[in-house]
Amino acid sequence: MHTSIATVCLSGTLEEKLQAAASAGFDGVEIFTQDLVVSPTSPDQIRRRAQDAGLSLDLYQPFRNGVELEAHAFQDSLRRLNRTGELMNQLGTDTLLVCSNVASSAVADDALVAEQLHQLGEVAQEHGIRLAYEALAWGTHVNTHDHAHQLVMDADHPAVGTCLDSFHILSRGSDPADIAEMDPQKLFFVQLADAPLMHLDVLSWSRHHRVFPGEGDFDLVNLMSHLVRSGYSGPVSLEIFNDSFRQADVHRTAVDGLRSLRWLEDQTRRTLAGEMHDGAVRDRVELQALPEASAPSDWDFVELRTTSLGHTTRLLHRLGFRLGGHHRSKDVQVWLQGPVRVVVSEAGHSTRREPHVDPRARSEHQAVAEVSGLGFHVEDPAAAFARAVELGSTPVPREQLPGEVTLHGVYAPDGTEIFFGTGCADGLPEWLSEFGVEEDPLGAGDLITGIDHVNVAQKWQHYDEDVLFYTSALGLTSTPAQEVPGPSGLVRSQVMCSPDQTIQLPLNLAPTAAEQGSFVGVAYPEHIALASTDVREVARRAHRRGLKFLGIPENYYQDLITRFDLDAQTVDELRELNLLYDRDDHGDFLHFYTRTLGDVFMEVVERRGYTGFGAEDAPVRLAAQYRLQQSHQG
Ligand SMILES: O=C(O)c1ccc(O)c(O)c1
Ligand SMILES: [Mg+2]
Repeated sequence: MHTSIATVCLSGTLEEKLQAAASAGFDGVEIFTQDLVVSPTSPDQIRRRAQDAGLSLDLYQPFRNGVELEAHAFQDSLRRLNRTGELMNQLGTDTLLVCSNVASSAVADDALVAEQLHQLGEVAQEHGIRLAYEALAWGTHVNTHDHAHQLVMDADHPAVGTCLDSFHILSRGSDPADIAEMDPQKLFFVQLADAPLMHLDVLSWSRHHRVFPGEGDFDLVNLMSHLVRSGYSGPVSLEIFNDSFRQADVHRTAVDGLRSLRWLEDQTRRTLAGEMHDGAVRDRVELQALPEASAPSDWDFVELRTTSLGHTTRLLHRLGFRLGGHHRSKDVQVWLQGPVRVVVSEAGHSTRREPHVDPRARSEHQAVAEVSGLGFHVEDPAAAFARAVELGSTPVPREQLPGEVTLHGVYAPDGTEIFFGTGCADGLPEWLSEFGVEEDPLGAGDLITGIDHVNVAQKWQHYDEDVLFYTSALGLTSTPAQEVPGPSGLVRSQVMCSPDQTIQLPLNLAPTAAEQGSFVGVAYPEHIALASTDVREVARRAHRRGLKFLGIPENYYQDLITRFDLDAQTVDELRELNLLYDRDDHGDFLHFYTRTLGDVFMEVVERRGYTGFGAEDAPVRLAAQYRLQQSHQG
C-alpha cells in the first residue's frame, strides 16, 4: 500500500513536515497550498527536497469553489486552474484535489456541473495533471461521495476522477459499500481520517476533531475493505485536521500516523482473508501484514522505579507484600503477594524518556516513584515485540547477562516500558528465578488476588497516540471516554481492555495546563489498583502497619447514606477503615486509596460483581489529593 500523509496533519514548517514524513517511513505526501504559500522554498526546490528524502508528492490541494459555478465565475476558475497546473508541474505533482463548492452561490445543476468538470479536465490535460473531485460533507449541493462520483462519471473525461475521503463519507452516516463497485480507474485518490462520534456541526467536527485511523469511532476497516474490493491501487493518505496535532511534536505525529496505516492495513487484510485468494480482483492494493500477536492473557508484573527504595518498599509491605528476593545482577527487588509481582528498581532520578516530574514540586517527602513498566503475559513474546516494533515503537534497551531471561520490551508513547513475557505451567515466570524465587511463593497472609487495573496518565497532546498504541500493539479495545471533575480541571478517562477484561488500563488525560493548584508542571499521579476478596482485612492490616490512607471527608459518608441507604454500622466501618463505596446494577464495590508517593499511589479494590471503576469516588480522591499537595507546598 502506498502510504501518504497530508502536510496539514503535521506541525512545523513545510521542510520539517517533509523530513518527519520521510523519516517515519511514509512513501509520499499531499501538499497543502497554505504550507507552500508560507514557505520561502520554491516549488522546484521542494520537488528536489522530496525526491532526496524519497517522498513522492502525491497530491496538491485544495482547489476550492472551482466548479458548480455561474458562467463568469467559471471563467476565473479556468484561469486559476491554468496557474495551478503550471505550479504543479514545477512541484512535480500530478493530482489536484477539487473540493465540492461550499458557497451559497453554488449552482445545483448536475448536467452543468458535469460539463464544467469536463472543461476543467480539458485544461488539466493540457498541463498533464488530473483532477480528483471530492464531496465535502458540508458542500452546498454536492456533499455525498456517491453524488460526486456520479458527476465524475457524467463528466466522462480521462483527467477527471473521484477523491474519496472517509471523514466526509462516514460523518454523514453514508454506507461505503458502493465503493466496492466503483471503477478503480475513476478513483484518483483516497484520504483517510477517523473521528470520535460527536454531536457537532460537521464542519467544526472535521476541522478540529479528526484523528488517525484507530483513534476514533469510525469503522475504517470496513471502508478500506470496500476500497480494496474495488481494485483501487493508488495512494492511501492521511488527512487530519486536529488542534492537538498542530501543536504536537512533528516526528511523533508522523510515527503515530504511519502506525495507524500499518494497523489498518493489517486489520483489513484479516477482514479480507477469505477473499484474497479468489483471484476475482487483480491489481489491488497490496496489504502488508503485521506479525500476528494475540492480546495479553494476564499480568506478568508491574515495575515501580523510585529514588526512595525505603518509602516504596514500606508502602508495599503495608499492603501485605513480601520481599521475594533481589536480582542476581541488578539493583532490583521483587515484591510478591498472591499472583501479583511488583518489581522495584532504584534510580537516581526519574528515568522516563520524557521526564515529566517537576523537581520543585515533589510531594511525599520528596520521594520520586513512578510506574515505569508494565509486564504482560502473551502467547508469543517475540512476535508481540516484533509487531510493536513494526508499528513504530522503540525497543527498551535492557541489560542482560548470559543465562538471564530475555525480556522483550518497547516504550509506549508516554514512555512507559511495556514488556512481553510468558506465563508458566506452575504459575512462576522464568525470570523470577533471577531473584532467587524458585518455588511457588503463595504466602498464608496473602489477601491480594490480582491486579485489578493500572491507571496511566497521558499528556493531552499524546492521548490519541496512546489509545492507538494500546489498540494496535497490544490488541486492547477502548471504552467510551468519561470525564471526572477535580479541583484543577476535568480528567478525561478511557479504559483500554483485553478481550476477557483481565487487563484493564484506564488512560487518564490530566488537566496539566491548569493554572489552579497542584498539578501545574507535575504529572497527574498514576496508580496500581490491586484486587482483593477482603479489602477490609487488607485495610485493617495496613492500619496496623502504619499505612497513610488518603483521608475521606465526612460529607462523603453522609452522602453515601443518602445515595444508598446504608445502615449506620456499615458506614461506621467504612469511615473507620477509610473505605469508599459504590454500587452499580451488577453489584457493589469497596475500595481505598493510599497517599501518593512521588507520582504513584495504590488502590485496593473489592468487586462484588461491580463492573465500574468508582467514577463517583474519583472526584473525592482528586480533591483529597489536591488538599494534601497544597498542604505540603504551603
Ligand atoms: O476542511 C476543508 O476545507 C477541507 C479541504 C480539503 C479536504 O480534502 C477536506 O477533506 C476538507
Ligand atoms: Mg479530504
